[in-house]
Amino acid sequence: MNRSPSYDGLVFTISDLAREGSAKMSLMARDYLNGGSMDEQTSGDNCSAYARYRLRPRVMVDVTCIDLSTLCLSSRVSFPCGIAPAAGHGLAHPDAEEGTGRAAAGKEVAMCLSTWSNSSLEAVAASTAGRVPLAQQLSLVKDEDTNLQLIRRAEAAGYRALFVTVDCVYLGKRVNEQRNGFSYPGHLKWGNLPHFNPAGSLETAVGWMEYETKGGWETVRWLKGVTSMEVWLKGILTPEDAELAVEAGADGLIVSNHGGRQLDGVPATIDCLAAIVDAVAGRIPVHLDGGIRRGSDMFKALALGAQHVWIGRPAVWGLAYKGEEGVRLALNLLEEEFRIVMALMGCRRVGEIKREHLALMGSDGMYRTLESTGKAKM
Ligand SMILES: Cc1cc2nc3c(=O)[nH]c(=O)nc-3n(C[C@H](O)[C@H](O)[C@H](O)COP(=O)(O)O)c2cc1C
Ligand SMILES: CC(C)CC(=O)C(=O)O
Repeated sequence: MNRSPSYDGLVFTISDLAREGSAKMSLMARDYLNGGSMDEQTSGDNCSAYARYRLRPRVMVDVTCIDLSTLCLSSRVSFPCGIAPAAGHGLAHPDAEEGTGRAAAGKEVAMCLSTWSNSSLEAVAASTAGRVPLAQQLSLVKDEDTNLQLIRRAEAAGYRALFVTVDCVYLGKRVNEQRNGFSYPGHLKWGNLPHFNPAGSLETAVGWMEYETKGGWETVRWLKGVTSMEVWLKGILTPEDAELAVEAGADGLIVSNHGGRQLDGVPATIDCLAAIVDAVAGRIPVHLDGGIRRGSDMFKALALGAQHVWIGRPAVWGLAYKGEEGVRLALNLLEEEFRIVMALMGCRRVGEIKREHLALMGSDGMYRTLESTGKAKM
């Protein structure tokens, strides 16, 4: 049976939410939150790539009972879509990440908080009242004490995992931000880094960041040694790096290109996924973010082997549109669409979604199952 979200007459899809949420933001905030880097090839492809994969439904299956729930960070969540870390929710709404946290708790989905959030990690943990698994995104900054303090605070507040971002050693060239002279409004704070002042360009923030790239994969081993939280890597795009991440002891991977905001020209995340899943071969969980705008996009990512997906911009659009209620609307829309796709695909549980449920368009315009294109072995 379909369970419809309470439509408000204006927003029926995430694309409607993008339009309505964006209309509520200043040009500077909108361009920052919505934009990608350089020519925005990757941020556009992240979304359009899903259409290259088509669905192969199985019929005559009894789908009267469908269970969308799954595990994320060892906890049961209502459906396999969580909220990705995005800096500066305060640009979208005064409730900032606490509004997002309340919506995540209400919907029983996982949330990952950005290092560069406006609400503090403690306030976000309180907003979810321990009802959902939380991860803390970690941007390693120059100062080791700052990193350690953030890790200790996240542990104390009950966060389960660190999502260490590995694709942001330099800030991608974001032309909109340069054109608009983007800077954080003075009234917003970095909730997790109270001694840093957010006012100023993003380059200033990244200047503090200056990742410990010289540590390379040893950084993962170091983090594993200093925290009891799981250590996940966010921003893996190749099977080679996936293999190194497993060898270094990572507890999980997020196939991500930072929403196309970092290196423009990398493939859509959905196109990178199968090869990484095959390389990891079940040793650790693989998740995906980037361009998820429909329940069918979620289904396709799960069919290619992701166990769970994350949304960045759709949550921010929801927050800009109506605060907590808007984020809940974003999640309701995706949940409703995912349920319909599951039913029409003949899947009763998330575990029944398989690669055989997809076909890929070849250069001759014909659709073939993934095995016959070799895509699964990319
Ligand atoms: C406004 C904005 C800020 C972001 N800030 C961060 C961040 O602080 N740390 C991080 O690891 N990723 C950050 N991301 C990337 C997201 O975590 C995620 O990878 C991306 O948004 C997924 O793509 P989607 O927006 O198409 O869902 C940000 C994304 C956006 C849109
Ligand atoms: C402060 C920034 C580095 C946050 C970020 O990751 C982004 O804007 O994509």
